[in-house]
Amino acid sequence: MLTVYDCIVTEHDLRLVALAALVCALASLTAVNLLHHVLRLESMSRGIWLTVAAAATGFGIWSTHFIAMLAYSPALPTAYNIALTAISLIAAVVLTGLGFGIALLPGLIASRWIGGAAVGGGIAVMHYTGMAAFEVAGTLAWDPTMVAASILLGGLLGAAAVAVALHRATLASKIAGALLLTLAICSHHFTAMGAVSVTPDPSIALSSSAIPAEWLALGVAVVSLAILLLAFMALILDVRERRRIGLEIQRMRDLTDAALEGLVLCAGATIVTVNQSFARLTGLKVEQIGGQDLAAWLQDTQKREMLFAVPGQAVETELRHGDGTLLPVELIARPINYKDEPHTVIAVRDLRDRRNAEAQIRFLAHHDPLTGLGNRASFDQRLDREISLHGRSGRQLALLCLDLDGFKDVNDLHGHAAGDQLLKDISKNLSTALAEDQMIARLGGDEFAVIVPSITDPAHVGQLAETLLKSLKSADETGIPTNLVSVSIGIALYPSDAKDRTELLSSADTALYRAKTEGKGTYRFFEAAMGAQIRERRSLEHDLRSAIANGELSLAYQPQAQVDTGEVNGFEVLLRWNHPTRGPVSPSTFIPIAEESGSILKIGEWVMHEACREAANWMRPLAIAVNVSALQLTSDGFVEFVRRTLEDTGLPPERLEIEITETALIRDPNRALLTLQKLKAIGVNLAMDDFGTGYSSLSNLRAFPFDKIKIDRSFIHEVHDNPQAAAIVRAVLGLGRGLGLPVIAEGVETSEELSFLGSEGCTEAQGYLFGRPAPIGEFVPLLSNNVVALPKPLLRAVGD
Ligand SMILES: Nc1nc2c(ncn2[C@@H]2O[C@H](COP(=O)(O)O[C@H]3[C@@H](O)[C@H](n4cnc5c(=O)[nH]c(N)nc54)O[C@@H]3COP(=O)(O)O)[C@@H](O)[C@H]2O)c(=O)[nH]1
Repeated sequence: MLTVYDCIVTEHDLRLVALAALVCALASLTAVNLLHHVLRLESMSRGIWLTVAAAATGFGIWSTHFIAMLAYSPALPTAYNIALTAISLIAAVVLTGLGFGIALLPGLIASRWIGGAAVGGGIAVMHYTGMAAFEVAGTLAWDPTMVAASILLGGLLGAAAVAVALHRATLASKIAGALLLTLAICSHHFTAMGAVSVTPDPSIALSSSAIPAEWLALGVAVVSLAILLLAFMALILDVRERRRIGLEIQRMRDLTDAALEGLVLCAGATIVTVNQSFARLTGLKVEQIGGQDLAAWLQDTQKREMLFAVPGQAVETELRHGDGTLLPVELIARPINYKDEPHTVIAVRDLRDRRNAEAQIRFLAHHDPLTGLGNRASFDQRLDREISLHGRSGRQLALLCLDLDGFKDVNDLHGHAAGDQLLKDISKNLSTALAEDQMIARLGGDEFAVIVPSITDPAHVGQLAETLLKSLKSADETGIPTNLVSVSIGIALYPSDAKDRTELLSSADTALYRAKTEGKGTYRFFEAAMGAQIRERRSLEHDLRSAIANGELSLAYQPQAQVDTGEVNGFEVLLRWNHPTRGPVSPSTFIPIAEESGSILKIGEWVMHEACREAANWMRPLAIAVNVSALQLTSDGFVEFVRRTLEDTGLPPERLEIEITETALIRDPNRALLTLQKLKAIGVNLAMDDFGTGYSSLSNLRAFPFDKIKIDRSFIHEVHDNPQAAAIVRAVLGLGRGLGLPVIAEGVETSEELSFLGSEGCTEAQGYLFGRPAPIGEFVPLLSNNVVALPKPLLRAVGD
């Protein structure tokens, strides 16, 4: 060691030694950078850049050697053999190239160390060939130990230099590798120079072909310049590479930030970085999360272990949000190499939407999507459960079947959106009226059902039904008139009314049917007798559908006459049904069924058409009064149908009188008014039927464009027995006079009733006294001549 130190300090020009070390370091750094460039290349251009790297290193070793030789001053004349000097340069380039080639060989164990040792060998070959080129006026003596030490140093440090330089692509690794290579070259050189001693011998002459040391300086300068050029090239490559890596990292970051999934890069259990999506999931900024322990966000230790234990396997767990709440997430971990270090990247998928969708699907399986109430499936399940529980306990349960009355009209008149809103409001109000243990479900359309699981007294169920009926009255947030919709309720009890679910439903349904037919907006308990009645009703409903086609319907005509003269003004048309097996069925029985089932629309059209056709053929222009139900009045295209019928049959509009009950107006007053106004516009007359039985509202008489009032027959019967009935008849007649509307009394059966009406100023009447409803053939004389409908003596009695 001391010999080497002495050699450097005493035998060398230290400035040139420093220059040699600088050139050596520059060449080493260039070589390491170029080697890394080679590593990144495809095999095609690898050879070229490997040669450039070998040249940079070989030139560096050579220049270092010869600058150091210039620094060496044995105080004797020196020169250099041209051929050997050139060979030393070639040897340096070829052997370092060979060493680098070995170091980059894939699949060779310890290739970098072996390659590095070969580079060390190249340093030694260059040095000793260079020394062989050294001519001096003296003899050289070599210390074999120092020679061996120099070769060993060059080999070992060269191996370490290449291994360290190629270990990682980091700056530190590159600098460490370059320093070791510099050390390998310099330590080898100066140890080898320490091994040599020169004994002056004036007899030895320098060969004439040898290059003088000054010339060598020129050669060294040229080679050093080449190294500088290569270094500059390597620097450009390095800068470009760094920029490329920077861009690549930015692109990767942009890409990961664009990903919907959260991404977490971990070194062990420590978070290195995360993407924006993950930061969003935690509610923090990206830079706040880096450096933290993964356990801070994924608190379930077992799930964390599972995640790392099986890469690629999805693990569902919870992620802690910055505010402490837990989010359901799915994690998948994969090992990756980041900055030459093994890392783990964890993909984090937010499961909230999926969980919500799953919850939604579960909800929809058991609930009605519009109202949020239980659906039929959950209702059936609950009812079965309650029935099985009650079978054992012996207590009673109640089932209430609810059906909205007039809901179809809401949809028709106000649109389906309003219908939907109404259903939601009604559902809310019905639910609010129930106790916690009771269940309401929407079974479909406008049908609902309520289970009352435990009852001690059926009267309580009646009270509940009342509450439900009342709750509906507040369901008018949609702006739909409250009187347009009501609810009918059928109640059945288990086990008294049924032995199982199906029968219980059927019993409640039967009771519901009864509630609907007995006025709607009410409730009925199931009674055993109801079943037969309802079957009967359904059978009629069924037969009625084919009654027109089967020719079972016919029209009866009843005269309407002047009270004072008995002269016939016209006829009221009354429908008759001759059932093939039952015989004549009363209109009071089948008309409500036809209205309930909707078949009144077709039947009503048939009546109107037949009546107009018939009346159009009469010789005298008598009026024809046709009853029109509420459903017909509010049906689409009714006015157009009437206009077309008049046109088709040729009946002048003023001869047609349409009779409408007050209740038909009340269902939807606005629509009814519009229809009546249109009917009036085409010239049809309008009569308010059954006045006195319904609302008997003066405002209705004023609001709607009626031409006539018909006093209901129930008052006429009683005018002599019931002073109140007589007072009502008088009042209606007074009302008619006040409003300028003629009044017709119906159901006049006796001459006394007729006298009373005459004395009270009633001008027109209808009833058995004038003629029972009968086929038009029976009234032929009335149709052709100006014949009165009453015998003369009777009329005289009226006159008296
Ligand atoms: N929408 C339609 N409704 C119709 C049609 N045809 C009849 N009806 C309605 O059915 C109800 C019962 O009718 P009906 O059994 O025919 O009874 C009518 C007359 O027969 C009866 N009447 C007439 N005079 C007397 C009498 O002196 N005494 C007595 N006890 N009954 C008598 O009154 C009924 C006529 O009523 P009104 O229509 O109110 O004038 C009935 O409500 C009919 O409206 C139809 O085609 N469409």
